[in-house]
Amino acid sequence: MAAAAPIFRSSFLSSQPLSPTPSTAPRLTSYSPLSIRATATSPDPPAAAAKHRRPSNENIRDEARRHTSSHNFSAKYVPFNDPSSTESYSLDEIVYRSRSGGLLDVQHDMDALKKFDGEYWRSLFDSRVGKTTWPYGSGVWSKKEWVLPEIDGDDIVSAFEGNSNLFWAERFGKQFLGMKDLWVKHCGISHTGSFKDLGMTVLVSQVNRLRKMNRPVVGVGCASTGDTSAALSAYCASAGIPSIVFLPANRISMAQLVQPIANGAFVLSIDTDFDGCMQLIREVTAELPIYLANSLNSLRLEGQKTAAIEILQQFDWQVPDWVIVPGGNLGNIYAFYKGFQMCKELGLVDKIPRLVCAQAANANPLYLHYKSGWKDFKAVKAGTTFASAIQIGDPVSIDRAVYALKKSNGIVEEATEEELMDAMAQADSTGMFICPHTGVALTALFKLRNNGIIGPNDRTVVVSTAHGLKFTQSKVDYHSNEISDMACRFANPPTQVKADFGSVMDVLKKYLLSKNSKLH
Ligand SMILES: Cc1ncc(COP(=O)(O)O)c(C=O)c1O
Ligand SMILES: N[C@@H](CCOP(=O)(O)O)C(=O)O
Repeated sequence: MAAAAPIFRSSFLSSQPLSPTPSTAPRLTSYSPLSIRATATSPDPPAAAAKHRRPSNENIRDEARRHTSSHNFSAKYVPFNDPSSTESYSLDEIVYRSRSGGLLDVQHDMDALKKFDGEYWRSLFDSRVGKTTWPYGSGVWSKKEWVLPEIDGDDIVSAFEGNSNLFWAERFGKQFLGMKDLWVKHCGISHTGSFKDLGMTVLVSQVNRLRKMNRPVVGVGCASTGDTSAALSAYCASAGIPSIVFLPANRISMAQLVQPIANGAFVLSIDTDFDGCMQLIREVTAELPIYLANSLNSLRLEGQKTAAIEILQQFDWQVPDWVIVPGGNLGNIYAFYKGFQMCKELGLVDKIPRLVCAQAANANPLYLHYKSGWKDFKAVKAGTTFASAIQIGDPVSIDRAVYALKKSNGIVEEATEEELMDAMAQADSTGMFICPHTGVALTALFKLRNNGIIGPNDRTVVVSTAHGLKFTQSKVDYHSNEISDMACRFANPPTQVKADFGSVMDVLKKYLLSKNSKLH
């Protein structure tokens, strides 16, 4: 055992401020590097702690280089959900599909990871939260051994993404749903304002490595409804790698459009929908040395799965009952499943939550498939939806999503335009500022609460996938009552008032009276 164990050098560990305190010290086993850590990191007096500060002529990457660790963890591409297959590829190969044309999955050497018990992994991950140590200050790279174990820290491109807020939606839960334990995992509070950063740091880091290995990658490209393109262009710009984005013309928000433009991407605005752009980028990346950055590329999901691990970590490794995720191209629902399942398999938790995937009714191929009892899948022509980032009719990860939902006893729900916009307005009225996709997820929650499937005391997490500030036009339309065939029940339009004291007093008194009938 001892020979196979990873060796985190004691000098590195002693530079890590978070050592296990006696009360929380993990179980020490003969093979565990924590036995080194426990000795090497016993509380230092302040003067000794200062001794470990990095020299002023060194940056955090240099510092990490001095502290490299050796281990036996590895990962490779294998055909998705085909345990009998012997086909596999190194992550350093440029491959997106299996020989039969199916999806790929990143498979970790679970036997190597299992040499360490759940307590070890929990303590290791917990010890890295909130630090500025390269690259572990990132919520994604704090789980590096489970993400891209073999990449050199030098090749990593990171904005210290992840570690996103998981907050208690107290008033919304109580007022609208009669729930006590409702939480929102706000993946939109992130570098480029969506969960895509989690996957993109991994993909662009691997591209950085490939380019250093002189692999033929001139640029990185994606089709996008606005968030993947924002993340891709930001991470590529940070690494000095050209990025190319295919956007469906007039179908993404202005805030999303300006992101890749500002980051110097080559932006193609194409007169088709997302599915058309996706088809084109697949054809183009088969011909040109452009690396494909959509979630068809399973590397992305390795980063995105860390949001699930983070949820467990934030609940101190207690498992919520439900996790609700809005779905479009359907990579994320599988990423969540994979993160939860790895935590179970490696002994960090003993079960996984039930997953709910929520779709816009105007772009609902997964919902229709679910309702048909998972009979043959049919792509749809996606209609316009305020949840524009999930306006997708032919999701590339349909097989992954079905797998995740079946394995998690999951449910698929849908939201009409009116439902999702009302849910968004209701959430905003309790102090949130969510995106319409999160409105789709909240609609699913309303429906599952109303039919009693989700109980009042069920611990439930709604995944908020993007920042509301990217989608202000939809809120402006709603609150201006400017949406045809929509009652906009929760609209809160501004009151026009003349610039004189009397008029202002009149409207204010009327308002205050409506809020407090005791004021006469
Ligand atoms: C804001 C937002 N929410 C949800 C999704 C859906 O994620 P997925 O495509 O992985 O299903 C996307 C992208 O598709 C998105 O940009
Ligand atoms: N919402 C996505 C759609 C593409 O999804 P991906 O995860 O396959 O890149 C976007 O923002 O482009």
